[in-house]
Formats: sequence, structure tokens, C-alpha cells
Amino acid sequence: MAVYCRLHERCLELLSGADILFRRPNRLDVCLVQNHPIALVFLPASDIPSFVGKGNVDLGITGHDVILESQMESFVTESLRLGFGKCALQVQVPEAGSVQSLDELAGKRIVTSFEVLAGRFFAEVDTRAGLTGDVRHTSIEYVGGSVEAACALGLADGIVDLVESGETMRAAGLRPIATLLESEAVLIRSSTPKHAHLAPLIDKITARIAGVIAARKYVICQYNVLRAKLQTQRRSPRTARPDYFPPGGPGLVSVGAEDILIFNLDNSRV
Ligand SMILES: Nc1ncnc2c1ncn2[C@@H]1O[C@H](COP(=O)(O)OP(=O)(O)OP(=O)(O)O)[C@@H](O)[C@H]1O
Ligand SMILES: O=P(O)(O)OC[C@H]1O[C@H](OP(=O)(O)OP(=O)(O)O)[C@H](O)[C@@H]1O
Repeated sequence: MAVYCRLHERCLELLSGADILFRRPNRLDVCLVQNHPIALVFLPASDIPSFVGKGNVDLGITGHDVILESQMESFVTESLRLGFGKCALQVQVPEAGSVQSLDELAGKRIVTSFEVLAGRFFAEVDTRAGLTGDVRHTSIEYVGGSVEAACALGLADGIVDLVESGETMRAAGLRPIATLLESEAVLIRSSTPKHAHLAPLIDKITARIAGVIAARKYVICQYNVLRAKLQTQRRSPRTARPDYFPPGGPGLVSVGAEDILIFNLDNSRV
């Protein structure tokens, strides 16, 4: 099973919640799981789709964006969305620059770490702008990191980069003008698995990880309410967190309850 580095902590929490116990030796990227016949491999996010897609690794955690960028979407199956690593791949231009729309970027210079996705996106922009045949197309140049510096350095008219909080973008004096895709971390398995006999183990680990994610979405709410209040309480409107409350809704708790206990759910071993 392969996990990526950037949201390392969240992956570790997930593995621990799924009762996958291991000790990773210093500087080693491979380790054995103590309570299952599994080896864990810590790889760069961009390598994981290909390892899993080719069947060398049976399960992986990586970003939806890197699966598309590595063009492995037909070789891997996204079994679960993991609810973290959420970000968007966006076209950004200098806030105070002359280019303020996609059409104005057609035929100009883009710098990105996502050259496949950016290439496809700008091929359509070019077509819409009539940049076909020998006319100069939008140029897409790859850089491995610090993409946001490209415009200020005079290397690009716009960039295509990931945005989570937007802090990096704003600090670089950029603003978004289009979104290519929304992404989050996903659990993947090979669409053509090499090791058929491992299917039950793969299903078991997938179900446990699904359990951790489900457990995080809910709490157990216990409370006592006077019988008289139970009868008079009107059903309250649905709230943003209907899953927190039993039939009768949160109004029953906030208006009528005397002692309220909220428990987090945990998937850990006892
Ligand atoms: N700012 C961000 N917020 C949320 N998720 C992000 C952010 N940046 C990247 N990601 C997600 O994490 C994935 C991997 O990022 P990155 O390339 O930094 O990881 P890595 O190659 O595993 O680690 P590193 O480069 O640190 O060795 C991205 O493709 C995306 O899915
Ligand atoms: O919207 P924000 O919360 O600021 O996050 C976005 C930044 O995070 C990623 O970079 P990363 O930190 O992985 O470093 P990198 O620039 O070396 O890729 C991405 O490439 C942006 O630069």
C-alpha cells in the first residue's frame, strides 16, 4: 500500500484509525505492518497512480489531481474519497497585470507542474480563440515547484497551480480566473489487479478506512428531556448537521434537554 507525503499526518491518522500498526524506520520508505500481511511504501504523490495502476502496489492514497495528471484514470479505481487534501487546480494571473481573462491568455506563456492538464485545458482555449494550425499556441512550461513565482520572474503570463487556502496565490500577487478541477485525497486500487488472492485483504482495508471516515462524520448524542417537553416540542427545521441529532431535531436538545452528552466515534481497537 502506498501513501503520499504532503498530507502525511492525515494519512497516518487514517492508518492508525484503521488499526494498521507499523513502525517506520528512520530514512526508510518501506516498512512492514505488524498486524496484517502488508508492506507500506511511502512514495511521492505523483508516482502512486502509476505504481497502483500497473499493479505493483495494491492500494494507494494520493490526490485525485495527480491521477488525472499522470493519465492513469483508466488504470486505477478511486474506491473512497478521503475528505482531506482538498484543493483546486486554478489558472492564476497577476492581480495588477494586463491579462485578466482566459481569452487574453490564449497564445501566451503558462508555467505549471500540471503540464498534461494545463495542456489539455489550453488546447481548448486556443481552439476557441482560433489559434489553430501554424498560429502560435499557448506555451506550457513545466516547473517542479514554486510555480507562483513564475509571473514575477517574467517567465510566465499566467500559471496553473493548486490552491487550498489561497494564501500562496495572494502572497504572490495573483488571482484566479478559471478552475480546471477540484481535488481531494482518494484511496485507489488497481483496475486490473495482479494479485487476485489479495482481494479479500484489499476489501477489508478499504472497509476499515471507510469506517474511519464515516466515524468522523457522526457523533453520538445522548440527553434527557422531561416527558412533558417531549410531547410539546415541535419538530424543528433541518439544520446543517442533521446527522448529529435524532428524529425531532436539534430543537429538542437545545430547548428541552437537561444533560447532554456528545461522544465522538472511534474505529480503534479496544
Ligand atoms: N495546498 C494544498 N492543500 C491541499 N492539498 C494539497 C495542497 N498542495 C498539494 N495538495 C495535494 O497533495 C498532493 C501532493 O502534493 P505534493 O506534490 O506536495 O506531495 P509529495 O510529492 O507526496 O510530497 P513532497 O513533494 O513534499 O515530497 C497534490 O497533488 C494535491 O492532491
Ligand atoms: O492555497 P495554499 O493553502 O497557499 O496552498 C497552495 C500551495 O500549496 C502547494 O504548494 P506546496 O506547499 O506543496 O509547495 P510547492 O510550491 O513546492 O509545490 C501549491 O503548489 C501551492 O503553492
